[in-house]
Amino acid sequence: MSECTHDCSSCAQNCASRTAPQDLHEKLNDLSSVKKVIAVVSGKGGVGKSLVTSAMAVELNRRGHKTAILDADITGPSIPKAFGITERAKGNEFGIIPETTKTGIDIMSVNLLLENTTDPVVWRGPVISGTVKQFWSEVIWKDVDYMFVDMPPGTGDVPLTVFQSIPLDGIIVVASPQELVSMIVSKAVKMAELMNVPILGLVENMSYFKCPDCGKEHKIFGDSHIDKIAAEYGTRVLAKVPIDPDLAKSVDTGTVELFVGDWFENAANTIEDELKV
Ligand SMILES: Nc1ncnc2c1ncn2[C@@H]1O[C@H](COP(=O)(O)OP(=O)(O)OP(=O)(O)O)[C@@H](O)[C@H]1O
Repeated sequence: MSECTHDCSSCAQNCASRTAPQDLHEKLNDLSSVKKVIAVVSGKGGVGKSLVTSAMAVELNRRGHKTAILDADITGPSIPKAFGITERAKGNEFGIIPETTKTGIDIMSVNLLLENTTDPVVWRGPVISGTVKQFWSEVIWKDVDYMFVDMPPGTGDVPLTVFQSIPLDGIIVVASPQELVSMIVSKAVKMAELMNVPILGLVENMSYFKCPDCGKEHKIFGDSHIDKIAAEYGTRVLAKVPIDPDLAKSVDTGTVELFVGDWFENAANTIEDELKV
């Protein structure tokens, strides 16, 4: 038998090395320090995953924690836009330097590397997951308390590779009321179990619309089932976020750090309690 290279993909031997559980996590840059990593996932695109990721980083930053966002949504990167960042990331001999927002949140996204941010990223799965791995291992993440990872939507191959390569401490699932929430939560829970990462809870986005004139709440996308589903899967509801034109405007105009609202307070409390830094 030839000498073991520990690369099971090119070897047919059924030895102890193959059957032992393998740690596929990428190594962090030597100059980085990240205490807790939270992935934000959704069943499909457009349900507000980036908005929730941004708002959570802002909320915990407001509480005095150093926060960061790794934008792993390579084909739909919306984090730099939410924070109004247009500069390109720079690097030195030790690694890539993330861009820092006005209030001090560190960010890395493929949009900070593209020549033209409106260019589509038409990359195949392995290139996408390779980029995310580099965002973890080659970026210098300095003294981060909480890092939020804006995951690629869905539970397919790319999010799975991201799950495997970054050591996650918890997962937040974002869904909207009109989705097949039960199925999405079920898939996310199974994926989390497979990876041995706890689900911190569910966020229902676009939950209702509060009429600015009469104050009445309207369920635009129908009744919510999120409480029942959370109970069914033994998890909790972290937030019910309304459809809010001001919130949308803050994300779409690069001023998410200025958003006003208490919708993310409970979620931030839970993170502070569950993942102490
Ligand atoms: N609660 C909300 N109220 C109003 N607008 C919202 C809300 N949540 C999200 N939006 C708007 O919906 C759009 C999609 O949101 P966002 O980019 O956060 O979704 P996403 O799930 O990250 O999508 P993708 O996976 O395609 O990046 C944005 O223009 C955002 O401003």
